[in-house]
Amino acid sequence: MNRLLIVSNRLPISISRKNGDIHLQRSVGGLATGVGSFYKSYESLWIGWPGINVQKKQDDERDRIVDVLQKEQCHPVFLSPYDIKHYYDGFCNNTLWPLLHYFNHFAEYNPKTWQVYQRVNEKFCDAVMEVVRPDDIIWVHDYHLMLLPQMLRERLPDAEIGYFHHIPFPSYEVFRHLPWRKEILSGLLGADLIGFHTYGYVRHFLSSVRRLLGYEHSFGEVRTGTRVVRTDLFPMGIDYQRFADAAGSTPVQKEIARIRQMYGKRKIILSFDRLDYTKGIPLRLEAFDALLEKKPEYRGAVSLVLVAVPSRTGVDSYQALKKQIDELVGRINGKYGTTDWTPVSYFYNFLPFDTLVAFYSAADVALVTPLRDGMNLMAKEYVATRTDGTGVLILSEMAGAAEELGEAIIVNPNDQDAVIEAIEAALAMPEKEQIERNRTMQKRLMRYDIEHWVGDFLTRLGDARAVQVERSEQIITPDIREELVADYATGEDRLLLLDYDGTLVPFAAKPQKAVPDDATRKLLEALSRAPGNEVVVISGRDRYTLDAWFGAMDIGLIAEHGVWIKERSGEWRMSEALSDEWKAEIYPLLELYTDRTPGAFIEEKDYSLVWHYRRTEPLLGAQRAKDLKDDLLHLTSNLNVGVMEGNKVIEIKNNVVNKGRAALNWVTQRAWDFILAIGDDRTDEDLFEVLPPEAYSIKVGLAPSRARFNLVEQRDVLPLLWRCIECDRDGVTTKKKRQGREKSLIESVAPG
Ligand SMILES: O=P(O)(O)OC[C@H]1O[C@H](O[C@H]2O[C@H](CO)[C@@H](O)[C@H](O)[C@H]2O)[C@H](O)[C@@H](O)[C@@H]1O
Ligand SMILES: O=c1ccn([C@@H]2O[C@H](COP(=O)(O)OP(=O)(O)O)[C@@H](O)[C@H]2O)c(=O)[nH]1
Repeated sequence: MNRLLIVSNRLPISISRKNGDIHLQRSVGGLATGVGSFYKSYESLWIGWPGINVQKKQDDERDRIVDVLQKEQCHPVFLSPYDIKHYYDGFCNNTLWPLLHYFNHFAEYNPKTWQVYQRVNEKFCDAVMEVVRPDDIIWVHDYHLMLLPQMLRERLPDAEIGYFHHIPFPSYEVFRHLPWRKEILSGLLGADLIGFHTYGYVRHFLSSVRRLLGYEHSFGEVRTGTRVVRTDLFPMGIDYQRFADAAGSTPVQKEIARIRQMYGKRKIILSFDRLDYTKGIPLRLEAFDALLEKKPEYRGAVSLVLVAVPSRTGVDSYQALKKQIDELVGRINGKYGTTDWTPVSYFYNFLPFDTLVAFYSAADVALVTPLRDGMNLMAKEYVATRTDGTGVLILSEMAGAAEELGEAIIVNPNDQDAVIEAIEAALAMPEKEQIERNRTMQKRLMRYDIEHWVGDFLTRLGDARAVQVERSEQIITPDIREELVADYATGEDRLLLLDYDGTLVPFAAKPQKAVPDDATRKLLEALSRAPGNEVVVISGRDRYTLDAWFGAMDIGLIAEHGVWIKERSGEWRMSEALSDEWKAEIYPLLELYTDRTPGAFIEEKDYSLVWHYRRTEPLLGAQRAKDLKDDLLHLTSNLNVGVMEGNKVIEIKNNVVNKGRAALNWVTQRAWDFILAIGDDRTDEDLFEVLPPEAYSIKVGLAPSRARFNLVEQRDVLPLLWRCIECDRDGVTTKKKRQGREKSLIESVAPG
């Protein structure tokens, strides 16, 4: 495998100063511990913040840190106190973190922190550029770096870039609060693959992309117009064996014995998290308080071991939470505590690995009730350490982990009665049942462990890149473009079949707004005047509109997707004898759908009806279009009409006509020595199908097509056609053309 570059805000190793020397320690948090447990088994380099402030002037110290970290396969990004204040404490943890965890009332929208967030993302981008080698796989992690994938894409267009989002992605209704929501989404779409912990987060992300950026998706694949980006769920696993093995090790066993001795026969309920308002610690304490209040028999019989790990202490809301927890613990202990029993044993500390495993192993019950949590690895770690199968996990349904750990007691953390009931059920659960539940979860966690998770993500990332490459193989390269232009210039009988909407002009919210601008008119005039050219605009528009726009030009026209044909200086004629009687039967159904779908409208043409939904709420429009199609299929089963899906339209028209059949009227006229057809949607596929194999057929956009080539965007169409015109006028090509003609003349008269 190629080298892996991992990029995250925090390195798995944090640096601090101790007695004037540099001290290394493992970082806290699921990302650092989870990803941190595997990266050294790969040829990899981890780029991130080492957790220490080193002044720019302190070059020596910086160099020392770089050296020390290099041995750990890490590369530092130094952040100043200003960056930490506005980027980390500010935009990351005072805007994105609360908003994405549905704490939108905590979220601050400050243009200054947003500015610093952008700048720090650029700093990370520069750091990657310093070390990146060709063929490196780049894996960006988490909400601190949501702009980075696109920044990297701009500098490394062909790189394999993945992004994993470790925290929830909320519903569009929440995400839309963010003033910079579009920038954030566009930043992520620079990746080839975007991973989330749960299907819910994937759905929410896709829905925001569709609503805010207007990009459609199918089967988790987003088409941005220029790229295809895959999304998928990858529930993060843990280093299962490490936890299971540690539980049986001598130092941990000693530690377990010490803890058990401290609590005697009392049952231990473990509450263990980073001190974060998303973890629901105060509600948990209140539930414990209520349990002791309502059921005095538990007093003296259970102890709540509350471990809160210091986190983001520079952010006000975290400081306020610390105070609240201190007070709550004091209140409960004051209320029920006795000389030989403290209801809540409170530790405000980071625990080293062995102590952490000992606490998991010693606890009879783990009470994990976050209000929102991307995954929650600690719930999984608790289950992994229970090697004898005993122990009960109470898990909040709001944690990503709940989707995989269904055998735990699942609770709504806001429902105090349910939490109390869960605690009672856990304390009373027979050992046999505990073992059954844990064994099932253990099997699952053992299978999809951290190694599997990484392997799975990287394999899918490779696939996503391959799709990207495959789709871009048909994109017109500069060489093909020049070949096309040269063939145009040497051609004497040239047929140009050009679709209108989405090809010659971009889409507008209202179809009547998409009128041809000056540039399009000038181009069509220039093309139509060039000797040897036959230009045909092929459109789904009605003939009156096309006449108004192009009637005065010396070009052919096809209207209503092939119903009407007008040759140069000719009159409109129908391509086939058609009936429009069916319209009366279908119109009421379209009206019904229009009334129920704000923003939708009906367009009536001579021999077709179109239901437009571009201006509707995207999900509603797509759903209604699907339902309408089903209804139409029933209604039209004995009418000679077909239902066709275009770009945000459902079109009902006579079955016999299409753009391809109409275009044959020109294609078969003579032996053209150059044919060019350009179109962007489903209806143009019929056109591409009737062309001879040597014709240049071009699809605008990256969707799969029968066309030979793709142009990435609509705005690439006009420059390509202008280039043809210019080269035709240009002496060099004209000379080539003359030489070509002379050569064929010589060949035709030469004997033999
Ligand atoms: O780096 P910090 O600001 O100290 O915060 C610690 C980490 O917290 C978050 O962890 C998340 O990732 C876990 C693994 O995927 C997941 O289980 C948990 O639910 C998340 O909250 C954060 O996403 C990390 O970036 C932080 O490093
Ligand atoms: O004192 C501590 C507390 C936590 N952790 C680790 O920090 C991670 C916390 O991850 P989780 O997904 O549960 O939540 P996060 O803190 O990332 O939101 C887990 O792997 C723990 O093993 C640790 O090593 N020592």
